[in-house]
Amino acid sequence: MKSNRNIFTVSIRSIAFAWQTNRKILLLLIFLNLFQGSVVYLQFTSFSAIVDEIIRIKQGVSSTRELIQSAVILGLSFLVPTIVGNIVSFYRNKFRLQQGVQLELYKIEKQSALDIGTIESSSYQNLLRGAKEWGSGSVLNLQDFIFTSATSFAGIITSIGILWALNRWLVLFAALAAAPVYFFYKKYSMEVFRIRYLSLDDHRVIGNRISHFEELQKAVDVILLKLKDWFKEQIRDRKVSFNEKIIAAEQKKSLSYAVLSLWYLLFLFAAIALMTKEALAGSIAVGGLLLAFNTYTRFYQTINGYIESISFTEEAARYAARWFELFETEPKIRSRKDAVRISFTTAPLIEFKNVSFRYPNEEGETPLVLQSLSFTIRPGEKIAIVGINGSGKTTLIKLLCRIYDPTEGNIYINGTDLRDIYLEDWQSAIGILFQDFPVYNLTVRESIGVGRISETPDATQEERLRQAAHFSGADEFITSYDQLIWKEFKDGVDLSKGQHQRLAVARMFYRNALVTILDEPTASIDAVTEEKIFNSLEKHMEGKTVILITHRFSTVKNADKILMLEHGRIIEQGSHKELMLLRGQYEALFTMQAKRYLENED
Ligand SMILES: Nc1ncnc2c1ncn2[C@@H]1O[C@H](COP(=O)(O)OP(=O)(O)OP(=O)(O)O)[C@@H](O)[C@H]1O
Repeated sequence: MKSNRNIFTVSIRSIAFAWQTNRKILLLLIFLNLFQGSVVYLQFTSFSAIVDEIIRIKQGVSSTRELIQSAVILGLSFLVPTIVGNIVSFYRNKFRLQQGVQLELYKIEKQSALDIGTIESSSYQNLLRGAKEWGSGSVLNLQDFIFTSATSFAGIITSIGILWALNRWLVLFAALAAAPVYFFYKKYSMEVFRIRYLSLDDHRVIGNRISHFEELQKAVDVILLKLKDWFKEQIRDRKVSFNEKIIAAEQKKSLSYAVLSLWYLLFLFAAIALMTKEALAGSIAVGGLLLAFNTYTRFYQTINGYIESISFTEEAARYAARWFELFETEPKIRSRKDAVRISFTTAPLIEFKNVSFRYPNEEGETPLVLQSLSFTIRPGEKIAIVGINGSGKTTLIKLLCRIYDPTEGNIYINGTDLRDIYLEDWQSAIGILFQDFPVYNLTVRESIGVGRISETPDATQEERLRQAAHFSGADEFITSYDQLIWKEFKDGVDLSKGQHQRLAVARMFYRNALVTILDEPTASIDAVTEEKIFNSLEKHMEGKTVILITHRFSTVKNADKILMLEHGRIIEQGSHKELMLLRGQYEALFTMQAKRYLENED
C-alpha cells in the first residue's frame, strides 16, 4: 500500500493540474483565499477601536469623527469578505466543473492506452475501483483543502502579529492548546483511509453483486434462480462489516475531541487570567482586552482549522494519489521507440516459431497455456483453429493481435518480429471479432460503421455498409439504418443474441481487414445464416487472410489449413482431407459430430 506516497508531491501534481486547466482562476482563488484569511482581523481591530473611542468620548478626550471612521471600517470589514466569499464560491464551483471534465477525459485517454494484461491485473482493478469510488472529487477536494490552508495560513500570520503585539505569552498559550489537534486528526484520517483501502476488494464484490440486480441479463437469472436473498446477504455482510469499522473509528474520533476540548479550556483560562491581570494593572485598555480575547479565540480556531485542513489535505492526497497512480500506469505492451513502421497493403505472411505463453499474474507464475507452437499462415489463407474448451485457441489469437507478448518464441509478420512492428500499424491491418463481442448501443449504421471509424465518409460508404449487412444476414432484420439499438431509450429497440452477432459479423465484413480473425462468430447464429456467412467469407474475402475459431467442424471443411489444439499444443495440422486421412483426433471428432447430425436426421 503506497499510503505514504509523498503528500507534497500529490498536492503539487494537483495544483499543476489546476494550473494546466485554468491558471487565471487558480491565481485568483489563491489570492482571494489569502485575503479572506486576514480580513477578519480587521473586524476585531475596528470593533475594539470603536469601544475605546466610546470610552474616550465619554471621558471627553475624543470626537465622534474617529468613531464614525472606525464604524465605516467595521462595516467594510464585514461587507467586503461577504462579497469576496461569493466570488470565491462562484469561481471555485466553476473551476471544479472545468477540472472534473478534464480529469475524466485525461483518465479515458490514459486508460485507452493500456494493454489488456494491465487492465486485467487485480492491482489495476483496485486502483480503478479506488479512483471510481472516491471520484475525481478526491483531486478537487485536495485543492479545496489547499485553498482552505491558504486562508488559514494568512489568518495565523495576521493573528500572531496582533497577539505578539499584545502579549507574547498569548501566542505560546494558543500554540500549545492547538498542538495535539494535528496528531489526533492524522491518526484518525490514517485509520479511515486504511479501512477504506483494505475493503476495496469487498467493494468490488459488492459492486459485482449489485450489478446482478441492475443489468437486464443478470437480473433475469436472479429472478428465475431465486438468487435475491443469497446476493443480498453477501452485500449486507460486507457493507455491515465495513460500516462497523468506520463507526468504531468515528467513536475514537469523538472521544479524542472530548479530551482536546478539555486541553483547550485549560489554556483558554490561562490566557483569560493573563489578560484580566493586564487589564486590571491598566497596561491594556478595554478595547485592547476585547481585541486580545477575540484574536486569541480566533487564533485557536484558525490554527485548529489549519491543522484540520492539513490533516484533511493528507487524507485527500491519499485518495487523489490513486488518480495520479492511475495516470502513471504505463502499458506493458506498446511500440518500441525504434519500432518499424509498416503500411500493410496486402495480407502478410504470419509465422509462429516455438511460441509458448503463460498469462501474467502478480501473485506468482501461472502454467503455460500455449507450448512451443510453430506454424505458418500464408497471405490470403483461410485458417481454422479447433480444439476442446481451454485448449488455448483464443489465447493464440490474442498473441497474434499483440494483446499479449509470447513468454517464449517469436511471431513474425512478413519476417519482422511482431514486437518490433509499430503497434498501431499492425492493429490497423487486423480485424477481430471475439466470442464475447461487445454490443454497441448505437444506431444500426454506427454499429456496423465503428468497424472502420477512422474512415472519411465517401459516396460508397453507405453501399459498403449495406453490403456488409447483407453478407452477415443482418439485412434480414434491419428495418432502418437509423434505428437505435438501445431499448432503454425512446424509440430504441433490442435485438436477439443471434441478431447482435450478425451485426458484429457485419462490422467485420465492413472493416474488410487484411487479416480477419473470428472467434466463434456464428455460435448464436442459425444454420442457414451461418452457411451464408461462410460462403460470403470465401467469396468476398479473396486475397485476405481469415482465421476462424470454431467448435462446429462442418464449417472448417473448406479451410486451407486446420490447426487442432490440445492443452496448448498443436497436435494436428493440415487440410480437412489430410487430417481425415491421418485418422487422429480431428477425424474422430469430425466423425462424431457428423454421426450425431445424421442420427438426428433419422
Ligand atoms: N485472462 C486470463 N488469465 C489467466 N488465464 C487465462 C486467461 N484467459 C484464459 N486463461 C486460461 O488459458 C487457458 C486457455 O484459454 P483460452 O480462452 O485460450 O481457451 P479456448 O481454447 O479459447 O477455450 P474455449 O473453447 O472455451 O473458448 C485456459 O486454461 C484458461 O483458464
